[in-house]
Amino acid sequence: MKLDKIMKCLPHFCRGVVVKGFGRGSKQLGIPTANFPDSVVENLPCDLPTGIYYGWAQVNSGEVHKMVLSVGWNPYYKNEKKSMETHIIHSFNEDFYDSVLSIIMLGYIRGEENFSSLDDLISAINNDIAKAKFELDGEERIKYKHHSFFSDHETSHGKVSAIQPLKAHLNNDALDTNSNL
Ligand SMILES: Cc1cc2nc3c(=O)[nH]c(=O)nc-3n(C[C@H](O)[C@H](O)[C@H](O)COP(=O)(O)O)c2cc1C
Ligand SMILES: Nc1ncnc2c1ncn2[C@@H]1O[C@H](COP(=O)(O)OP(=O)(O)O)[C@@H](O)[C@H]1O
Ligand SMILES: [Mg+2]
Repeated sequence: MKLDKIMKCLPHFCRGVVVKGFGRGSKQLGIPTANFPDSVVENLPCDLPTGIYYGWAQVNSGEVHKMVLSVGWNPYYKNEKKSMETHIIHSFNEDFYDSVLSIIMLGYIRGEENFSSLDDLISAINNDIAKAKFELDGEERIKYKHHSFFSDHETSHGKVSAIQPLKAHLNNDALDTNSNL
């Protein structure tokens, strides 16, 4: 079953430099997404289904914010390359391309869909944001906001899942990693 498969892969910790995408997020949707490079996409657990996830995100060593993440081919735009794009639920004063984005994926919301209009896509994303905000207030999810992954960018302890460009790792210390779905 799909949800069982997802539960085995979460939480997933990853880190990478923010790269340019197609420039649609802000301009067409009004919802910017910080795109990860291919190296991070390729380091996703191979059987993690595409879809919309939620969790926590941090730019460089800044504050940790709630986030929603789209993983896949964006069927509405028919992308040819799989992407991983994070919308951080926070207003930033400026863009942060080339910064290091660290995320912890904690839960799954839905699969990627095609939509008959841009407005329908935007409404779906806004529902995802509302769902993420709610779920991340749960006691078990809040713990991850304070995870050492966000304060310890240089050293890895635990199972290393990706090393691009900094170390991304799974750290099971002190947290029940299977308690989220
Ligand atoms: C929470 C969230 C949900 C999304 N859901 C879908 C979806 O169901 N179908 C889809 O085609 N794209 C979806 N997208 C991806 C948008 O189409 C994408 O963010 C947009 O194309 C921006 O791409 P860009 O970063 O290359 O500019 C979603 C994005 C986010 C942040
Ligand atoms: N709340 C936010 N979440 C994600 N990215 C943001 C946010 N605020 C500003 N940005 C900036 O907007 C960029 C993403 O905008 P987007 O239109 O999706 O462009 P691109 O197609 O290049 O990814 C990010 O790389 C980041 O620099
Ligand atoms: Mg983007």
